[in-house]
Amino acid sequence: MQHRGRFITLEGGEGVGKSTNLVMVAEYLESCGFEVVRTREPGGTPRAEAIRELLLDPTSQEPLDDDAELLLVFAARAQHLARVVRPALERGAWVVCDRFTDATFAYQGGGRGLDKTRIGELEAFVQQGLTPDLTLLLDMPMAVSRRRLEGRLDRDGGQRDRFEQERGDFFEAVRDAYLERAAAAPERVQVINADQSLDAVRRDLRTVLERRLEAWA
Ligand SMILES: Nc1ncnc2c1ncn2[C@@H]1O[C@H](COP(=O)(O)OP(=O)(O)OP(=O)(O)O)[C@@H](O)[C@H]1O
Ligand SMILES: Cc1cn([C@H]2C[C@H](O)[C@@H](COP(=O)(O)O)O2)c(=O)[nH]c1=O
Repeated sequence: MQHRGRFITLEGGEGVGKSTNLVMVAEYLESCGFEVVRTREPGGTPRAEAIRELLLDPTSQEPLDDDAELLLVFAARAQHLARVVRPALERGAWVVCDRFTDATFAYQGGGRGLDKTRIGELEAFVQQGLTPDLTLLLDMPMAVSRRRLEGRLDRDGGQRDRFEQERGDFFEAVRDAYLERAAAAPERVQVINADQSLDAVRRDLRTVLERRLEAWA
């Protein structure tokens, strides 16, 4: 079904500033008069958040099989799309989502090395043609984003989740896969240099949003 709202996703590796900037993106769109639904993946509904717990839990002694991980990601996505994203878009709201299927291509495809054709098949099955209208990809060298993440973990006293415990080469592969996605869909995926001050990142995001709103008007 054709929807009336717009679907915007924020993407990037760990600690690049997605959550920080999602607030600004949502507030800017609200200031333009749109109803905005802020959400995230994996998660966004109680059951999808329960799947997120399974995916991120670093304490289980039982290793999670890579295919099981992929299917859990898409199970959470199916629930999130059915309960939150599609209803919002159909009533004309704008959905701003912290991560979506580009993350699956980056983490399960790039990081884990799973077959991207198979990921594309699951994408087609679960999404039935629904894709983001705009993706803001925050990109920066992995070493810098890791330092930011460590700063946040030190301040929050948080424990690294199952993905955050991965090694450097996993995150290099994630970044490469994200950039590959951007190169394949340059109109949808706008790459933002995240390795600059928060003010500069916000300025760049705002420029992209203003241009896109003009084009969609
Ligand atoms: N441009 C910036 N310059 C300096 N620090 C920043 C910048 N953007 C975000 N930060 C800080 O970096 C840390 C990580 O940011 P944030 O939590 O928004 O990243 P994230 O991409 O959502 O991380 P995750 O992938 O873990 O969800 C936070 O402490 C945040 O305050
Ligand atoms: C959507 C999605 C997410 N992931 C991973 C990426 C992150 O490490 C975690 C989510 O935590 P964050 O707070 O957003 O950083 O999940 C993934 O591997 N595949 C996906 O499709």
